[in-house]
Amino acid sequence: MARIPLKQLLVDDPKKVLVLDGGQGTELENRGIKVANPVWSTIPFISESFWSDESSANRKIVKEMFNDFLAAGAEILMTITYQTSFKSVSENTPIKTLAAYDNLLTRIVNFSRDCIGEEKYLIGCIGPWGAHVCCEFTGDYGPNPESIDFYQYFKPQLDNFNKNENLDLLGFETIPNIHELKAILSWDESILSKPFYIGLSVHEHGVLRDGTTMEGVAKVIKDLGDKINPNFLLLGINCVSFNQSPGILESLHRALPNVPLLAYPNSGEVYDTEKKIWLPNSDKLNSWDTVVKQYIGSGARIIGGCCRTAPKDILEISTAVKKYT
Ligand code: MET
Ligand SMILES: [Zn+2]
Repeated sequence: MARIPLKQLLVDDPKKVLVLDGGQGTELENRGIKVANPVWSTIPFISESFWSDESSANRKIVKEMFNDFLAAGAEILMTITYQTSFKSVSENTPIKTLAAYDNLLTRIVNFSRDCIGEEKYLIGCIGPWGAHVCCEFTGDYGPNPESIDFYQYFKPQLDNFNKNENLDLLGFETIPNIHELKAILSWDESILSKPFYIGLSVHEHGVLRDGTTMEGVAKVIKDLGDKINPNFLLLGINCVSFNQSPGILESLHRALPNVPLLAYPNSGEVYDTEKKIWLPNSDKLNSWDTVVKQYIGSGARIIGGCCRTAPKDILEISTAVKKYT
């Protein structure tokens, strides 16, 4: 394998900060793919023509998106599998069996590896339980979140991703609820046998979407002590407010000074839920340059963008990463 294992890279090269890619779902939308459906950005991969027809328009769009993120300086990129849980796929597409689902995931991962080449790192992207019921930005997991069987929900995706050598890291993204965080962190190496990270969905006031403070998040990790899965590599925040994100990451760093962090906020635009459009953020307080500088000061080892960030954002991020490392 051309790549140094990520776990080793983080230890051997303590100053290294990896540039992540940007918001793939929204970027596919920018490029003309209609993603408004229950499996969101998974949609291009569901049609058989994506796989059988090398000249399919969607296939070209996905390839070009990866190329543009690479050209902008991304060193670690994600599979487009945020809303690709077995539950979401089997309830909303013609793919109904575990075998067909397994085939879908393997095809997506291997295609993504082909797009990015052997030198770059590939993350198997896993959206939260809340993504299939659209509550990753409220954290409202109903009256009994402690009784949700998170393991059952994630298992088919994990079983596939654990086995695929093309993936370097698994990424649980936009986790808004403390019970889900606890569940993921309770799984040992037999369930999570690859390095993984957890990206938290954090309110702009600096608490997890369900109201848990960053100290409360830190306590879960501290309480696990050395019982924690050794594959747990990084904790961080994603799809959070651009303006508030440096302060939020700093509070996570204060609570967990020895945990490597990652940050990939959204673009700073604001989603108007009534008009269903993104509005420019007129009080954009920061530039990527200042945000990245602060992230690095707070222990970030992977930095990129989430929803509505495009290759031009990744270029600004990679320029700033070079400047500050
Ligand atoms: N990695 C995902 C994407 O951009 C993150 C979505 S956050 C709602 O496709
Ligand atoms: Zn996002």
